Amino acid sequence: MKQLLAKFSYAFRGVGLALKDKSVIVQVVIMLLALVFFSFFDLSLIEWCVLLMCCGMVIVAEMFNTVIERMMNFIHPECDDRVRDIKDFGAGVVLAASFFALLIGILIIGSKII
Ligand SMILES: Nc1ncnc2c1ncn2[C@@H]1O[C@H](COP(=O)(O)OP(=O)(O)OP(=O)(O)O)[C@@H](O)[C@H]1O
Repeated sequence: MKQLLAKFSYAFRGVGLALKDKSVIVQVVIMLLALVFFSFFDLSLIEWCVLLMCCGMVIVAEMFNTVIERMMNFIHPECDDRVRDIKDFGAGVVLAASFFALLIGILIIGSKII
C-alpha cells in the first residue's frame, strides 16, 4: 500500500512538472477557453464526453512531446538533424491530435448551429 501511494506521488509530481511547462500551460488554457465556449451550447452527456476526450488527447500529446524534448535536450544538446527530426515528429503528434480535436469540435458545434 505504501509503495502504491509512493508511485501515485511520483505520478502527481510528474503532472505538477507538466503544469509548469510553458507549452502544456498554453494547451491547458486553450482547453479551458474551449470548454467555456462549448458551455454556451446545449450539449448532451455523450458530446461532453467526446469533447473532454479530445481535450485529454491534446494535453497528453503535449505532455509526451515535452518529455521527448527534455529527453533529447538532456541526451543530445548539440545541434543534430536526427534530434531535429525527433523533435519535429513529436510536434507533429501534437498537431495531428489538435487537428482531429478541432475537427470534432467543429462537427459538434456545427450540428448544433444547423
Ligand atoms: N538539437 C537540435 N538539433 C537540430 N534541431 C533542433 C535541435 N533542437 C531543436 N531543434 C529544432 O528546433 C525546433 C524547436 O525546438 P525546441 O526544443 O526549442 O522546441 P520548442 O517547441 O520551441 O520547445 P519549448 O519552447 O517548449 O522549449 C525543433 O522542433 C527542431 O526543429
